[in-house]
Amino acid sequence: MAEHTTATTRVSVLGAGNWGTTVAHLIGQNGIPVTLWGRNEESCAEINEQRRNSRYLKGLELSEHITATTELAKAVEEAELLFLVIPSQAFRSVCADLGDLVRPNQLAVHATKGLELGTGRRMTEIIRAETCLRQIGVLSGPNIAREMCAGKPAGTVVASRFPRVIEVSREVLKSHQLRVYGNTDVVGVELGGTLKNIIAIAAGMATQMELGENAKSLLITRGLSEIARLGVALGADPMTFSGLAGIGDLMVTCASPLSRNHRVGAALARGMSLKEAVDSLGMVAEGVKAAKIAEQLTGELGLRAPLMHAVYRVLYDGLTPAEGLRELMTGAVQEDIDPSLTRAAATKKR
Ligand SMILES: NC(=O)c1ccc[n+]([C@@H]2O[C@H](COP(=O)([O-])OP(=O)(O)OC[C@H]3O[C@@H](n4cnc5c(N)ncnc54)[C@H](O)[C@@H]3O)[C@@H](O)[C@H]2O)c1
Ligand SMILES: O=P(O)(O)OC[C@H](O)CO
Repeated sequence: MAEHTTATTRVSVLGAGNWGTTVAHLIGQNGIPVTLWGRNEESCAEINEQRRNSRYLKGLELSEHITATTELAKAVEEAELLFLVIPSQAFRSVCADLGDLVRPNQLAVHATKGLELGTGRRMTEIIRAETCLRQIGVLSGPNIAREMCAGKPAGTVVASRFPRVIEVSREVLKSHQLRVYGNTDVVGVELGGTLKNIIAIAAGMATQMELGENAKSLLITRGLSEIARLGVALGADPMTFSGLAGIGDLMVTCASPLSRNHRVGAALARGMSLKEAVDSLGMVAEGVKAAKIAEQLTGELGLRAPLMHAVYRVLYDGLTPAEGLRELMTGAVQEDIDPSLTRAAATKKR
């Protein structure tokens, strides 16, 4: 591949929802031409002609450097760097379509915060299984799309085993508005972004139930402990969860009413059914499926995860949020710092 400079890197973003559109906008704001692939003709025309994506980012103006298209081949063929921003349950089918279109020398970074239902696979595993792309990574962190598209400052993480993937992604994304940190722990960054969504659903319930800030802090801290315990059991570096893609992302999604997962939790605590809550949202809330996957994984691995289990029971087992809270407050109390995490951190240090 030719030597990259920011201005010459050819970038495409696949997925034109909240986050895909925002990622394209952030790159376009740097003066870099960027192709955005979406399925919806009308939405692509609106982006190209009016610089808006009113379904997902109402009232915000998009960069003039974005060209939206519904033709996947066109979006992929010229790109040196691809961002895949497709909801986790549709991710494999898009990767399968990419199979014949991509080349091994292209760089690919996904920004999806979920696991595949049924297989528990991470998105980097799906990219590897379905395509010839090998120089891959993940973009994750405390990144509420609407805030970032509106120009507010933020930090994010690109994780990859390939320094070039981190470097080129940072070059196209970084700006006075966005700090881009690197990490080599792909598993930890993928799992931090995925599992925090389950805890954010609980936080939405806590907000709606007016449980107060102490309860929110308890939730975030014990939630982080569960995320790290499951993450480490699946191969993550425990230290990753103290970074932006761990505690950073958990904090914003638990605090912000803009978080869709948070909103689903609040809707459930208002008495809506899960179907009503998801339908009224009209966007993806990855924690709904992630709770199911985490329930299965923690069961198989014999791990304690009472918070995630309570969210699962509220979503799928008919437990009310109030009953879930009662169960959590009366369950067995463990060590403040999980000894298995202390051991894992010490092993990594050696
Ligand atoms: N919105 C955020 O603030 C944010 C931030 C960071 C990460 N993420 C993650 O990014 C991913 C996408 O989230 P989003 O907010 O953009 O979702 P969204 O609900 O706003 O949009 C989803 C998009 O995916 C498209 N899509 C769905 N199925 C598809 C398919 N089979 N083929 C092609 N396109 C398909 C939809 O048409 C839509 O454009 C999620 O995993 C989410 O967790 C979101
Ligand atoms: O709106 P959510 O709940 O999908 O969260 C968006 C981002 O993941 C926050 O970092």
